[in-house]
Amino acid sequence: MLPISSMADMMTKLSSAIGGLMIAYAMFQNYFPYEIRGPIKRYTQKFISFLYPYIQITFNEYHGDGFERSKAYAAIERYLNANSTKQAKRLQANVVRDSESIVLSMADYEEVTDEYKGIKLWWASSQTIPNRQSISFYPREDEKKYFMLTFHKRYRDLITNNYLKHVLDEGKAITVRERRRKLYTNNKSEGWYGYRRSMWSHVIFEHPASFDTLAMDPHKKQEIVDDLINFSKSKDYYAKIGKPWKRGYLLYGPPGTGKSTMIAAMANLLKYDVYDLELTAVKDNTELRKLLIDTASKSIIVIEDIDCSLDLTGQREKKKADKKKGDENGKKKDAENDEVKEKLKKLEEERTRQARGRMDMRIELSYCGFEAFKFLAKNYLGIDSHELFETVRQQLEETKMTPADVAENLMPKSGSDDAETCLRRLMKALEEAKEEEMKRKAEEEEKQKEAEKLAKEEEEEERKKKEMEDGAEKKHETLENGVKENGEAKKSSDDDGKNLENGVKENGK
Ligand SMILES: Nc1ncnc2c1ncn2[C@@H]1O[C@H](COP(=O)(O)OP(=O)(O)OP(=O)(O)O)[C@@H](O)[C@H]1O
Ligand SMILES: [Mg+2]
Repeated sequence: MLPISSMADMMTKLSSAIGGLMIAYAMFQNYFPYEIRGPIKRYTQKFISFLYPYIQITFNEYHGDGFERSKAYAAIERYLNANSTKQAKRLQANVVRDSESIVLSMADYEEVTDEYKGIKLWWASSQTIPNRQSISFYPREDEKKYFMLTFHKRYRDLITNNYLKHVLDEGKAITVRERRRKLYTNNKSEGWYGYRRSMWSHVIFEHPASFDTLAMDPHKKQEIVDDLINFSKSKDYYAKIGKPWKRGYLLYGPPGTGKSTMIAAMANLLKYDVYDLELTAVKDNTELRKLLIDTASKSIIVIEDIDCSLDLTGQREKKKADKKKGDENGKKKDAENDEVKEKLKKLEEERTRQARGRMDMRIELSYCGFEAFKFLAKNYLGIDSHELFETVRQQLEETKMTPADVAENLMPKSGSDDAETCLRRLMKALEEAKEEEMKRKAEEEEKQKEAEKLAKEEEEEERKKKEMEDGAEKKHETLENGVKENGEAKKSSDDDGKNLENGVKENGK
């Protein structure tokens, strides 16, 4: 096949020749009898298409008056960039907005070839420069870029039906694959307005976690992976049944058992962005709604520790309330605070209740069980079974150890470590963990006993104190009575005084 440039060359020559032919035909047809005009026309068409047996399709960067860049153009750009830039000699660097990375694409007027099922095709990039002399507001009006695809008309159906779809799909897939994903965290609402306003801040999300390295029961894992993939592909289905395209997963389990790791693995599997929603920074449901609306599609929204954030908000409000208390002493204010606190608590509870209620799948991540252990043994030591497995199984039943710790102990520490050495190390660690646990339990029991003893002693003391106080009160009462009696006695002596006074008066008289 000829390269496009020499082909184009040939075409120009040919078209002038064809032009000549057409004129000749137009002149001649008047002289031909009517019956043979049809066949002549047909043969001329055949002759022309024989000389130019190619079809050209143009893909404009912007279609019509649209301000939006054509998705097809973008996909083709990515496709050609991945498949054909090696051939192109002149490349152009573009910073793609959503990926924050540089993408090389073929420069204008470059051409590359592609092959599809043994068929050769030509792609050329070009642009039309308008000849009108006006100043345009939109720069793209001035340069209308486009890709042109040329292929033999014999493959018309295959190209239009299959190849183009293949290019667009592939291009989109590359876009998703190469997109650098982001980890967002919500800002406090004070930062939502004014200059540099944004509800979410982001960093580039780079987490190596994958389902391949996540230790858990392989069946459970497969179930989750299938569920995720099924969900990611069912956008149309959700639209059909009129449900919003979303799915809730509740991950729960003790610390360090892989909840965060699983979220990262999910994001990596689906190539989604992650929004880490800090509930404590959210004032009310309206704010929450605004935040959620401001998230992009194809993302994972993480609400961490829904129980904890409930507590935290409670604490935060308490702190605030305490502070306020200091500022303005007054029982009324305190009552108001309590009311606000109560309202906030209700709101928070409502939110967590909603979140919980909308979960489609509950996933428990827990301490390492035998299945997760087997997975790690296969991953780290390359073994499916071992005579020590049974002991490990029993130990794991008795001892709580996170998958991460099991992995740490199972990992060969030097080249000479064989499977048995590693398994024995794990068993020793499990043994130690069990002893530790028992010691901790014993200590706890001791503490508990100590506390109980202390409580009893305190109670006893309290009782004694009360008794003594009671005794003292009684004494006091009698004493008081005594005092009263004395008072009466005093009163009578006062009377005496009066009498005396009177007496004096009398005397004075
Ligand atoms: N099931 C697991 N498989 C592989 N690695 C794990 C697993 N669980 C935990 N880890 C490792 O342990 C570390 C802690 O795990 P992670 O942060 O995911 O725990 P978490 O459940 O989110 O804990 P927390 O409740 O404290 O947030 C990570 O570095 C992770 O690699
Ligand atoms: Mg975590």
